[in-house]
Amino acid sequence: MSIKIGILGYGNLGRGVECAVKHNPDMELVAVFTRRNPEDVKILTETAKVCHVDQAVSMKDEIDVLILCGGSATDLPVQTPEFAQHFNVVDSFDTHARIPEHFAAVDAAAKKGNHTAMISVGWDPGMFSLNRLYANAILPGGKDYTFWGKGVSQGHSDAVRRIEGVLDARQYTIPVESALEAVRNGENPELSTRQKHTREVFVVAEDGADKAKIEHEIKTMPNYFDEYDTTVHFITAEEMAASHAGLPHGGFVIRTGSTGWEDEHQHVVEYSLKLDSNPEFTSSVIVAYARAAYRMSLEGQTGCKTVFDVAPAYLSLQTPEELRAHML
Ligand SMILES: NC(=O)C1=CN([C@@H]2O[C@H](COP(=O)(O)OP(=O)(O)OC[C@H]3O[C@@H](n4cnc5c(N)ncnc54)[C@H](OP(=O)(O)O)[C@@H]3O)[C@@H](O)[C@H]2O)C=CC1
Ligand SMILES: N[C@@H](C[C@H]1CC(C(=O)O)=NO1)C(=O)O
Repeated sequence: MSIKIGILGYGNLGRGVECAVKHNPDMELVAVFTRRNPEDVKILTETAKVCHVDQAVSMKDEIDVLILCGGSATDLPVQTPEFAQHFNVVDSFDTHARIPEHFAAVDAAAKKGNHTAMISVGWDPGMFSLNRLYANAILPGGKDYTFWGKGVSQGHSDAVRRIEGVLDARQYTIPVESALEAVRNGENPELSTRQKHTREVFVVAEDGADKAKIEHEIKTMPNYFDEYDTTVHFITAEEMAASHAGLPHGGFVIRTGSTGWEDEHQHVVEYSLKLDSNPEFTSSVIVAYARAAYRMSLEGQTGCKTVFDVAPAYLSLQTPEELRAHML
C-alpha cells in the first residue's frame, strides 16, 4: 500500500518533491495544490491531479501526508497551521528565529485535528540541526560553526521575491574566507554573524519600481539580511535566465572539542553537503520525513515534531530487521 502524497505549493521545492516521490517506491503523488489557476500549472506526474488549494480539504481522505512547499517568509506561517488541522503535514520552515512560535501554532493545530506535523525539515534547519545536536551532545565542552555556500539560499531568494516591485530574485550566501580559515586552523575564533558570511542579491525589478526602496527593504529585512553585509544588483530577466538559472548550494557544520583528564585529546566532527540542486536535495530530505510522519501518525503520535523528535529508523525504506542486519 503506497503512502499517498499531496504537494501544496508548486515552486522549486514543489517540483523537487514531485521528483523525489518518483524515487521512492513506497510513495505515490495524488495531487498538487496551487493558489494559481490549476490550468496554468503543468506537472510531470501523469497520474496526479492539479487542483486549486481551495479543493485540498475536500480531498483529505485521499492523502496520507501533505507536503507544504510554500515560502517561509509569508506562506508557511499561515499554511502549515491551517492544513495541519486536516492532514499529516511536513514543511521546511526556515526562519530560524521564528521556529519556536511556528512550532507552537502548528502543534496546536495538529493536536486539534489529531494529526502528525513536522516542521523545519530540510538541511538547515534539518540535517545541519541534527548534526549540531549530535556533536554538542558528544563533545559538550566543544565549539561549533556552521558555514553555507557559496550558493543560492531559497529562503532568502523567496523573501526578496515577496518585496513589492520585485519580479524575480536569487540570493547567494558567501562564506568569509578568513573566518573559514581560522576555523579550519582550529583557532576556535569568536565570530559574529556578520564576520561569517556576506550576501549578494540579484533582482529583476518591475518597470518603474523604486529600486532604492527595494534595496533598502532587502538590506534591513529582519531575520534575513539585517545582520549581514549585503550587496544588491538589479539585472534584466534575460540576465537572470542566462546567469542565475541554477540553484546550487552546500555548506558544513564543524565542531571541535576535547576529551581526556587534562583535555589532552582533540577531536573534530564535520558534516558537509555539496548540492547541485538545493531544492532537489531539500525535497529528498522532506520526502523521507513524510514517510516518518505517516508511520508516526499510524502509531497515534500526534502534534508537531521537528527532526529532533524523529527516530532515524522511521525515515528508512529498510525494515528494522534489515537495518540491524545491514546498516549497523
Ligand atoms: N529547511 C531547509 O533546509 C530549506 C528550506 N527551504 C524553504 O523552501 C521555501 C520554498 O522555496 P522555493 O520552492 O524555492 O520557493 P518558490 O518561490 O519557488 O515557491 C514558493 C511558492 O511560490 C509560488 N510560486 C512558485 N512559482 C511561482 C510562479 N512562477 N508564479 C507565481 N507563484 C509561484 C508557489 O505557490 P503556489 O503554487 O500556491 O502559487 C510556491 O509554493 C523557501 O522559502 C525556504 O524557506 C528551501 C531550501 C532549504
Ligand atoms: N534554508 C536555506 C538552507 C541553508 C542555506 C542558508 C543560507 O544560505 O543562508 N541557510 O540555510 C535555504 O533556504 O536554502
